[in-house]
Amino acid sequence: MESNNEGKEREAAVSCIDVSLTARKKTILNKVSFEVPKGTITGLLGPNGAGKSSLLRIISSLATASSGTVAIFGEPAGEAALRKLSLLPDRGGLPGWQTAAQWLAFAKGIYPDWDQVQCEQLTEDLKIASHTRISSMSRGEEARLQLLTCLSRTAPLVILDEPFTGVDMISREQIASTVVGALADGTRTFLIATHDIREMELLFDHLVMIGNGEIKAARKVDQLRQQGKSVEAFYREVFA
Ligand SMILES: Nc1ncnc2c1ncn2[C@@H]1O[C@H](COP(=O)(O)OP(=O)(O)OP(=O)(O)O)[C@@H](O)[C@H]1O
Repeated sequence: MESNNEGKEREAAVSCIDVSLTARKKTILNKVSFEVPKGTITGLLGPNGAGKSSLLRIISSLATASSGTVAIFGEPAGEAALRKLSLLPDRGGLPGWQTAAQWLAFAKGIYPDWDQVQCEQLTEDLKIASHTRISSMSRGEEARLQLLTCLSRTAPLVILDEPFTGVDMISREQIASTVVGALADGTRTFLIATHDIREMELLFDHLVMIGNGEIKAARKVDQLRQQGKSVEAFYREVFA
């Protein structure tokens, strides 16, 4: 019994084994294997077209791999695992005809793990204009609302696909440090695909590098720092 519990403690939040994806005869992911350790903020980094969004869609069960397996907290990905993860997709359509407040009231109704206190706090932190219609928001404002929706849930795994698209530089830094930092107390796991390495550098504690649909490297950030390397320097080393 005790050893089972110990096993659960060590369980990865996400585990991918030999995940491949082929679409229209093109190999998008080629035998991708990696783990996202529980309680970490893991960065999924790689150039445009590397396969990050495709991989996150498979992990989130929005797409099916051609072969390979994905486990979420030790259970096969799929419908049952959906309640354990909160996803911010790369191209998400929020209902443009609603105001932010109307959308958030709707989201509260559909997500059983909605945390209204957190939602109200984040509405303030992310400076969401509750009475603005979504269709009249700027790209950055809509991105903040999407982030708010995702982070107002208490799911133990948060998957963010390019959360800062369209968000200005100062706001990116503020959001990265205050919001994600405050929520990442080690009880939740974050898997974040982003090109904003500088803003996220201090938050990441684990990295997975993907290029051309293949895993190029996986490292603990502590390990890099001990070698005197920044995340940015390591990224250049892998991809330049
Ligand atoms: N349904 C599809 N059919 C064919 N090719 C696809 C399909 N979906 C994605 N691709 C291709 O797969 C590759 C990986 O795309 P993906 O969006 O996963 O990359 P990414 O790493 O998220 O890129 P970016 O950083 O630009 O967002 C790209 O070359 C893309 O054109």
